Amino acid sequence: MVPLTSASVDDLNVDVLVNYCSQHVHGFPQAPTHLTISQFGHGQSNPTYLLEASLGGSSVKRYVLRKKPAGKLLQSAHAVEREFQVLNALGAYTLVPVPKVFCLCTNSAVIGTPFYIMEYLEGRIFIDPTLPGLAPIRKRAIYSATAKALASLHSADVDAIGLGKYGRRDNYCKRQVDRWAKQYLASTGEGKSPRNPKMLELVNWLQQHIPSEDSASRKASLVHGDFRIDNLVFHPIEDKVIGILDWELSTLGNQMCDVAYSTLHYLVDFDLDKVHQHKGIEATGIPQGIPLLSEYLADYCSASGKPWPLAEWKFYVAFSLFRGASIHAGLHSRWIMGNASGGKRAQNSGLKADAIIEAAWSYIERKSVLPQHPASDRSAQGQLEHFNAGSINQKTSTGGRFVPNYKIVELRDRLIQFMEDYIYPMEKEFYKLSNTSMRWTVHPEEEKLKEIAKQQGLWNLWLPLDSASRARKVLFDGSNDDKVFDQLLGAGLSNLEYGYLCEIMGRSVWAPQVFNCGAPDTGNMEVLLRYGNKEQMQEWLIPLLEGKIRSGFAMTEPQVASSDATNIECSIERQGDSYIVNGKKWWTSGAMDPRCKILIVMGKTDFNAPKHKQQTMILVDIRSPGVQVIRPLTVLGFDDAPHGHAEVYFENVCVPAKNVLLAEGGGFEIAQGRLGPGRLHHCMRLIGAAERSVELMVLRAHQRKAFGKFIAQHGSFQSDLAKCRVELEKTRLLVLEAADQLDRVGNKKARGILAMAKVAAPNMALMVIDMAMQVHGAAGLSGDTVLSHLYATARTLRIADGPDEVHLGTIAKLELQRAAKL
Ligand SMILES: Cc1cc2nc3c(=O)[nH]c(=O)nc-3n(C[C@H](O)[C@H](O)[C@H](O)COP(=O)(O)OP(=O)(O)OC[C@H]3O[C@@H](n4cnc5c(N)ncnc54)[C@H](O)[C@@H]3O)c2cc1C
Repeated sequence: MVPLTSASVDDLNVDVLVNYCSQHVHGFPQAPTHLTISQFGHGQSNPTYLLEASLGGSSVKRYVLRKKPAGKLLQSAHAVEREFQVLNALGAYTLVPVPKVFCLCTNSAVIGTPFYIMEYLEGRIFIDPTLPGLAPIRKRAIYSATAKALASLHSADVDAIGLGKYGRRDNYCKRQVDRWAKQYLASTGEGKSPRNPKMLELVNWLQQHIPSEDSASRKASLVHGDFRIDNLVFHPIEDKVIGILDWELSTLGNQMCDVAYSTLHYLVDFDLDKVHQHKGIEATGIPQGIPLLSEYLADYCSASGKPWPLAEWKFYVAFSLFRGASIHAGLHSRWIMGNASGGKRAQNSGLKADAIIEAAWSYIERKSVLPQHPASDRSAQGQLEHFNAGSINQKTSTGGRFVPNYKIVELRDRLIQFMEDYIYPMEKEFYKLSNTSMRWTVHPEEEKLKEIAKQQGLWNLWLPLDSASRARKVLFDGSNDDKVFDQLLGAGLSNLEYGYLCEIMGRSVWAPQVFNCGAPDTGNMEVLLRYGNKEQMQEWLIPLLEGKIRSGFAMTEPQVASSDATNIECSIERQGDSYIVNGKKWWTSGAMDPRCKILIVMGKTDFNAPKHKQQTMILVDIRSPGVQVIRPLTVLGFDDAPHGHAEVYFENVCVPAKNVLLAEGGGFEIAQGRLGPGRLHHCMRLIGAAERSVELMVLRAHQRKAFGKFIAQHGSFQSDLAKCRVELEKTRLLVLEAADQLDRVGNKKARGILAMAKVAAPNMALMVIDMAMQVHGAAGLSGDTVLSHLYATARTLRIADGPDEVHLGTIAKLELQRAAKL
């Protein structure tokens, strides 16, 4: 008799089993001295055992036995015969990673139920999908390998490998919805798990939204049915899948259900031990290294060659959640009736079922669930290359000089999603209000969007790390652990890092302020961060960082050429504890906004001091007596309500002396500090505006026919489009280079490249937007597209923040200086 050293096995006759294995399992020891049998603990509905047969000494052979549970079973459930069939076919004829199967025993006399024996895979199984303990690079690789493994099993040609009749192919979702709905009804109600009416509504919604492709049997193929990371065995060292396990629910059908099911942990936490935590990693925070759901999906689509499931994805996720809820309700009922296989933890599955139903509805109610297209530059491969290049904080990699790091890619994806969910759908509404008599009021939705942006961590992203640490130092002597304040201080990004994000915001004129990243507020906050004292920060910076108030910057004057700030005539005269401000300003952007509370005014405190020491900046409360907002100005007809560009007069405005920034005569110094990053932000946004224009241009060219063919087919269009792309890419590189230099060598040394970017970006954007308008014909000049507004904004930037000529002058001066040194 073979000694059995460990087993939780009720009905295994070990000697019979050993005898059977010796005959049917290739390589099984003929006369083992010991057999250790231990049951795997993690979630098998078909009991699964590790068999360790020793031959004496240290030699041990390992196998896995999987059997039906004992007792009376539902007819279609626990079909180990089907598991064996699919594993056998995949193992023999495909490269899909599955454990090798040795034998199927349908004779219940051997160990009491049918069973099969397969290879034991030496490797890693990750129970927790957040992959604790792994480095970000490894996490990324594990998810990438998961997507590839799923794609590989989906590519199996079932007809060629003998699985053509493994299940019905058509109407998979329809049948599954009916099946799990019946199951839910059967397992809920009086004396069972409570029935949730929202589940019945969910069934209804699903029945009405079954994708049309579901009825096409030719598209159906192998479906795993329970594809999750914890059903995969990974190589002990390498990040690749060596075995896909647990095929109990496999059949033929609609494969997108597998894909959606494998992403559910992004939305729901299924862990029955976490009684009050139901939120998935999208809400609780995606650990560094783990891709966004859309990235994982993009990896899958790219590996499987499947189209991006933009239109149907919501259904597949909702369906998978519904199925999960039904399974959990069943588990709960079995617990109530005293026969749950999950033990005591199953008592929590009723709560989980309700949480999953909630999650399904909130997913259904999302405006959009995927980006329009899978971004190929966000693919796992690209990111892995980047990780492999070294530290994930490095800005460059072998993939190219300007490749955003993972943190930025993740933030950028969130921003893109936000733009698609909230900004583009609201643009028309914002324009509508700005064309009514209520134009100088704020659209209530804008404030709501600001709150959402804050919650999503997309707030004050412009704020550079060094400025944030100065604020902490000044306000809290560097010892702050105020979490709320910390959340206001952005994401600790460099100018270069912000560049990738600011570009996305520039795609809509309405976007920047929603993220508290709009001009002139960012420049004004930067002034307060760099030059403000504690009191000034507390009074003005904090509400600005919170987005509760807005601000203006009043330098330009109608009567003098303000591109040369030494011309400024506004006087700031000291009288006791106050200053008296007198002057006329115009183009004070933001001053029309009802939320605007503070103006940074540039004027002269000493008309006799050296040329660049005469100017001072002072904080003026816009509500001070003597401040008169005269009128809004328009840019090519756009007044940018409710933000506006105002003409503002200051007549004997009395301002407390403590409102001076830095010191008397410090105005020029501050202006230089303020303008570097701010100018670059404009450039970054212009890249985004140009990108959007190209998109619109291409869309239009594909929709409209002239002289017998689509505009896109005309050679002149193609040539113009190509020129736009060339200019766009050149300019983006220049802007990124300028941002990088600003980070590395500072404002002063980077002034040449900053000037180049400031000249190049608006001119490029104007050329591209102009081309997009041309392709749209008359519509391009109308208010029916965003192009005319983007154009007006881009045109502004050949003048605002310094006209082209001034920047060209700077570039030429530096060039001549360089030449002189040669
Ligand atoms: C939409 C918009 C928003 C603005 N927002 C603000 C704001 O919030 N706060 C604020 O203070 N200002 C703002 N401005 C004003 C802007 O900064 C000024 O218009 C700009 O500095 C130029 O000053 P100016 O208009 O007085 O032009 P001028 O100084 O009169 O210059 C006119 C032209 O002279 C030529 N020129 C100037 N210098 C040179 C040179 N060195 N070499 C050769 N030619 C030269 C250029 O062609 C230039 O365009 C805004 C402007 C616009 C259009």
